[in-house]
Amino acid sequence: MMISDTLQEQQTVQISAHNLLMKFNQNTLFNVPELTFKQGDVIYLQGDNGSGKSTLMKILAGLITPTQGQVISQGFAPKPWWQPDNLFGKAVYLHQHPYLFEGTVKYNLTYALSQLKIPVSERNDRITQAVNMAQLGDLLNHNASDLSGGERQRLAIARAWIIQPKLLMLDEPISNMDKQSQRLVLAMINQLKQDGTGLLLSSHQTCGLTALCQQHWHIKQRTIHTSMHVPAAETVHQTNTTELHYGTTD
Ligand SMILES: Nc1ncnc2c1ncn2[C@@H]1O[C@H](COP(=O)(O)OP(=O)(O)OP(=O)(O)O)[C@@H](O)[C@H]1O
Repeated sequence: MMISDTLQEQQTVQISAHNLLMKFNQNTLFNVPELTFKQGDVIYLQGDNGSGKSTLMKILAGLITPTQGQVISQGFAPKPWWQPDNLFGKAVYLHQHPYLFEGTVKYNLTYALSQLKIPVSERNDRITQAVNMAQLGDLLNHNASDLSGGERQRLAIARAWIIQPKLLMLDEPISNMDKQSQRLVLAMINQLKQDGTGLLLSSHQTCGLTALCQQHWHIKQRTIHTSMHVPAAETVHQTNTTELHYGTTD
């Protein structure tokens, strides 16, 4: 497998895969000729448990190498000469049980932004907005390791929103969450969509996420079927997208 990057600034960024084959121990997980994930896409990635959703996201994030095929990034700014310019870090992958830094919720939010060169006032505005959106205000001084699963996920998505990745992959972002946390996370995802972030959202079943998506990738029969038609949510509590916008989470 060869990973190469075509680096030209000011383009729409994208990650594309060609002739992708993924096997574990001789078992083919999926085999797909072409896939493209680009800025502005909002893709619902569906598949049964064990079909390979997380594996596909990790491949597109440069975290694992496929058995065969090429994964190519385009449009990203060139890295300085001393940093390896590979796929890693271009499309951000957020695990269902996200990694958080040791320290407080506030530290997790501010550390992400301290790595970016933006004015302090803008930095503070962004943190305030993220805290409000994720309703983390009462938890700012709590240790991140003490948070519940839903709170951790809210913090991880708020942190991702702060650093504004161009491509973001969220693995089962609302599973095992109560309705209030689901509503907050869906509102944050909707905000990322409004900001033009490319989103790849996995779920093994249709749910409130479906209402946000414009494309459908379905892993079945060891391939990935792509379509512009997104299946309607199965649940009776189908989420109305107008309720998802930041600020309407009561
Ligand atoms: N490193 C690995 N070595 C061997 N098998 C693996 C490895 N990683 C994943 N698998 C297997 O590949 C299959 C797909 O796993 P993956 O986590 O990508 O599925 P998924 O669609 O995300 O599942 P779920 O909906 O349950 O989260 C599973 O059968 C898993 O056991």
